[in-house]
Parts: sequence; structure tokens; C-alpha cells
Amino acid sequence: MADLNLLLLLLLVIPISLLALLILIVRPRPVKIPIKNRHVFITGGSSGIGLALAIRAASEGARVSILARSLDKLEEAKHFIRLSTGVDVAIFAADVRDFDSVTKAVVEAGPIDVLVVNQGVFLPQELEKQELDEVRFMIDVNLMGSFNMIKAALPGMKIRDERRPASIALMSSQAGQVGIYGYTAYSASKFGLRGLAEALQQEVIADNIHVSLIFPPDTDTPALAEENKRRPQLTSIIAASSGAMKADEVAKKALDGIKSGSFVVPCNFEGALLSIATAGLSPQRSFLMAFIEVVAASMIRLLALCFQWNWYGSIEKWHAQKKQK
Ligand SMILES: NC(=O)C1=CN([C@@H]2O[C@H](COP(=O)(O)OP(=O)(O)OC[C@H]3O[C@@H](n4cnc5c(N)ncnc54)[C@H](OP(=O)(O)O)[C@@H]3O)[C@@H](O)[C@H]2O)C=CC1
Ligand SMILES: CCCCCCCCCCCCCCCC(=O)[C@@H](N)CO
Repeated sequence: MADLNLLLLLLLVIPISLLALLILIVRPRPVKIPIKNRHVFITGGSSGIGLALAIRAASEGARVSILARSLDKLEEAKHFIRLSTGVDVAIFAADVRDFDSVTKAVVEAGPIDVLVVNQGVFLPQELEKQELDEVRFMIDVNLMGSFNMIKAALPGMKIRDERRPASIALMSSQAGQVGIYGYTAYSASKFGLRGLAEALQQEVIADNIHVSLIFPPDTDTPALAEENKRRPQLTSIIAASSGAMKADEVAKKALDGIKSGSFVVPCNFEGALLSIATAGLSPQRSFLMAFIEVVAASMIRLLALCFQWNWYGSIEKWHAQKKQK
């Protein structure tokens, strides 16, 4: 009986002491990043997730700027946002691949409090068949374009008059947490954002600037509709593991994560599991999440191996069926 009591005591003491230790290590410093009456600058804000983000931010009283290449699409988005929220957003036509045009837009827009680097393109195809100019295009827009945007915005963010917390949010993807069939270049471009974000957070924390990485699953946008016309079947089979979301649902999750200064922002339940499985050495502000990451690590790894096992089974089955045709 005594052994049982001892065991029960141990089972209780270990997690509690772990939680105490984590509170010490993680030192929960919850951050609140207000957006009301602050300047929220969203790239790729004329369509899809970016447009949904612009509508939400405008509805919450932010001063919103949206940047994209097509002036017509920007004008349409501006009109749509005014109809939806009564708010007039500022629009800037520029290609994120062109540092000078992005810098000009940022200077014109004025100092930024919350930068959402959301633009992105995705052309899924097996690498063997994919043209290298498509690979370069995705890397240039999704990764290099993000560097250009941050480089252009950072000087103004660092000298902002009041020192309230600011944010740089990068729109990644769950394909930026796990490599997916057909997404060699796309996953590489989104994995690159992780290294950028982790390093940048260390460089800007002293300026009270908080970096967030947002990881949506498939999201119902014009780009996804286009993508589905060419996406390999295996890409769709694997991506279906995480289901799909509406752009406005992703925008809500993203904005909530940005406002709470979260470094990793999952958008659905599968994404939360994926974020624990890929926590690595990313910052974790919530000691509760840190506790879950530590305690659940081994089980989540087992679950991740089950997903991988299932995906490679699907790949094998697909090739076997193809051979029979
Ligand atoms: N839809 C999905 O399934 C998912 C999307 N994501 C990510 O979300 C982000 C937005 O995707 P989504 O809303 O679907 O895409 P959309 O195509 O609907 O919107 C993309 C936006 O980015 C702009 N854009 C594209 N290229 C450039 C460029 N070179 N310079 C400036 N702006 C540019 C587009 O405007 P214009 O063409 O006029 O420049 C448009 O405003 C991307 O980073 C994507 O990787 C992540 C996970 C899932
Ligand atoms: C540990 C347990 C793991 C939990 C499940 C993991 C499921 C991962 C599925 C990956 C989905 C990738 C969607 C990419 C969406 C996207 O970015 C494209 N539409 C292009 O924009």
C-alpha cells in the first residue's frame, strides 16, 4: 500500500515540479500587442487571407495599409473593405521582389506598428517535372520578398515614437512545418521563413518587436482554387490530413496570435499537434503550452510517425495503381 502511495505521490510531484521549473525557465511574460489606432501593414492584402486580415484589422479600429502588385485588385479590395467595415484603407501597388518599390511604399505609408508579410505564390508539381523558373519564382516571392519587406519596414519600426509592443508576422503554411509531395520549392520557401523568424526575433526583441509565424492548412482562397487545377493527386491526399479552413477563420487565428505575441500560431487542431511536433528551439511564451510540449512530446512524435507511415503508404499505393493502368 505504501508503494502505491509513493507511486501516486511521484506521479503528482513530477508534473507539478516540471510546471514550476517551466514557469521559472519560460518566465511567462504575456505580451499584448494592441492594433486599435495603430498602423497595420499587410502585404498581399488584396485577396484571400490578406484581404480577410485587412477586413478584421480595419473592423478592430486599426489604420490599415495593403500592398500588392495589381492596382485594379487593390482598388477592388479597398472598395470591398469600405463596404464591409466603413473604413478606408491605404493601398500600395508594388512587387515584393523589387526592394526599391517596396521601400517607396513603406516610406509613403509611414511607420508601421504591425507588419504582416502575407504575400505568397504556390505552384505545386513534382520537382523532376517542374521548371526551375517556377522554383525561383516561389523562392523570390515567398522568401526573398519577405526579406525585402522586413528590410524596408524595420528602420521605421525601430524608431516608432511610443515604445508599445510591435509585431512582424510572417505567413507561412503547414507545408512550412512538414515537407509535402509536390511542394519541394514551396515548402523550402516556407521553411526558410522559420529560420528567418527565429533569428530575427533574437535581433529585434530589444526593440519590443515580436515575431509571429502563422501556419494555416489549405485555405479557401482564389489561389487555392487555382492551385487545385494543377495540384498532384498525392499532394491533395496528404494535405487533406489537415482539412481546410475559410480565409476569415485563418485571419481570426492569425490576428489573435499576433495580438498575443505568440511566436508560433497554429490555425487548427491538426496544426496545434504539428506545432508541438515541430517545436524545436522556437520561443514559447505560454508556460502552459511549454508544459504540454514537454509532456506530450513523445506521444506527439508517435502520432507524427503514424501520419508519415500513412502518407508513405498512400504514395506506395498510388504508384502501384499507376503501374496497373
Ligand atoms: N490558400 C492556402 O491554401 C494557403 C495559403 N497560405 C499562404 O497564405 C498567403 C496568402 O495566400 P492566399 O490568400 O491563398 O493567396 P491569394 O493569391 O488569394 O493572395 C495573394 C496576395 O498576394 C499578392 N501577391 C502575390 N505576389 C506578389 C508579389 N510578388 N508582390 C506583392 N504582392 C503579391 C496578390 O496580389 P497581386 O497578385 O496583385 O500581387 C494577393 O493580394 C501566402 O503566403 C500563402 O503561401 C498558407 C497556407 C494555405
Ligand atoms: C504530429 C501530428 C501531425 C498532425 C497532422 C499534420 C497534417 C499536415 C498536413 C499538411 C498540410 C499542408 C497544407 C499546405 C497548404 C498550403 O500552403 C497550400 N494550399 C498552398 O498554399
